[in-house]
Amino acid sequence: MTERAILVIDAGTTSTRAMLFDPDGGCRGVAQRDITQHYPAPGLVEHDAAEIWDRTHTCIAEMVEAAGGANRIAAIGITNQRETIVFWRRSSGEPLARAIVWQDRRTAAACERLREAGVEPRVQQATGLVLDPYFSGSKIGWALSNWPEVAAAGSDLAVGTIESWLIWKLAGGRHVTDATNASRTALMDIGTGRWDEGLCDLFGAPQGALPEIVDCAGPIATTSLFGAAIPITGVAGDQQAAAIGQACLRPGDTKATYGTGAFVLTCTGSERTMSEHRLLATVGWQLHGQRSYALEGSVFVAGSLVKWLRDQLGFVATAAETEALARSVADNGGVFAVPALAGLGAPHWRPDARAAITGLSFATGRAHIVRAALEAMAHQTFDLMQAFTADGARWGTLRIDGGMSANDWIAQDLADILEAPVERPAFVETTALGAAMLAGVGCGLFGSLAETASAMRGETRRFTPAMDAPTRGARIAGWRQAVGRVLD
Ligand SMILES: Nc1ncnc2c1ncn2[C@@H]1O[C@H](COP(=O)(O)OP(=O)(O)O)[C@@H](O)[C@H]1O
Ligand SMILES: O=P(O)(O)OC[C@H](O)CO
Repeated sequence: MTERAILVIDAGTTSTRAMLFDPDGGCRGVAQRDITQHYPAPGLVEHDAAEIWDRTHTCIAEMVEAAGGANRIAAIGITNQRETIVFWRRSSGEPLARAIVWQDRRTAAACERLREAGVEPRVQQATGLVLDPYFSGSKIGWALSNWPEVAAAGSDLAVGTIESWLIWKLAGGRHVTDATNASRTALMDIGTGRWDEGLCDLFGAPQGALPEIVDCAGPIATTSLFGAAIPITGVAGDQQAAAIGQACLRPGDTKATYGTGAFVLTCTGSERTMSEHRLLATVGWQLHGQRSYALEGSVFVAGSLVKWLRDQLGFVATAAETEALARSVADNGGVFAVPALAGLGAPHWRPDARAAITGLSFATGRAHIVRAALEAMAHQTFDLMQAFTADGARWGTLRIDGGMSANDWIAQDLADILEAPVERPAFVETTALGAAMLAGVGCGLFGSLAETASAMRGETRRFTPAMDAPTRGARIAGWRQAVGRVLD
């Protein structure tokens, strides 16, 4: 019989999964279900929290069976889409409203009013974040002001991000969040690791409805829903988990995950930094009450652009087809895509910005537009690299992962435009691997994150820069002009 497995729950934006890992990092099985995206109006994105729980539960049950029963599972690790916020009743454990998703822009005006009132420096100082509808705090305030069921719940109201909701359901009413997820709410002081009363008041988020903030590894909760008790011993937001899965454990280590959005994190160590260039300071992980920090650049549209080309425009039948199309033309034919379909994130932070495809002519074909869309990944990452460098966080090798990183053309284009080596692990599900690593530390299978990284991480492939300087220069100049138009 094989060793006991680690079960990982990866509750992402578009799908939820359960995966089984062996202690050597081998992935033994995956169960996956899609999550319905609700778009009630332009700029609004909602999820059904009951659906997230039901589908996650189904995936877990499948993997418990595949493992040979709950007693064949040593521990559970949870990782999740961050910032998305759930409202439920403590008494019944039922959602009170739809979950407001991280991509939702409904609080743009409220954030703008707070900026005009001059409170952004206060928010940034305490939370490391900027004032943007992306983060949970303003979404909580909005729900309390606009959804009567939520406001009327009073002391029966529980609020939490997705991992908090799942732990509540798994562990029969345990209301906790880990420090990485809490650091994305704009309500936690990342220096102290505690909820900040002033910020809760500022955003209209009732502190009594919030979960207890705990470490990312350790005896976090226990579930007894699958036949025998299984401890939940690792929890982190998906981007922090990916950084751990990529072994970004020392200051300067950097990863970029290309999924629905693109998220770059550089480990900055135990000293919290403040960005001077509109990047985010965030908690990388918290162990034994000690926090390690990261600098983050969040890009809202990455793989979702390819999905849009596929589903809305019908340009490709599959996401993978974009690679052959990009290779089928010598260059972008003067076309640039600025994928501000959900506003622009770091380093611009313009929720009002709208997307553009520039440089179209009668010579433009479908392949040029697809190529321009893929090139936008390197362009957006280049903007981030400049902001990180200006903040003193120089990237060495960029470690990439996420569904979109499977595209070799994108990986090479990143190396070319960044003029830096890009490394991709053979196993690109680093988010899940990072949660497995945390759970492995939390259940005592490993003594430290460094130890689990050497035990669980596999092979990598390297892409080195090969583009000539004039071509690269023209690409960067073309992008600057296109993004400038969108910002104007
Ligand atoms: N070969 C590919 N080339 C380009 N884009 C891809 C490719 N494979 C997947 N994608 C894009 O990557 C995204 C899926 O990545 P994934 O990491 O699963 O996303 P998430 O975790 O955010 O749901 C989709 O938006 C898809 O369009
Ligand atoms: O679901 P993903 O992988 O696109 O990640 C979403 C991020 O956590 C949002 O901050």
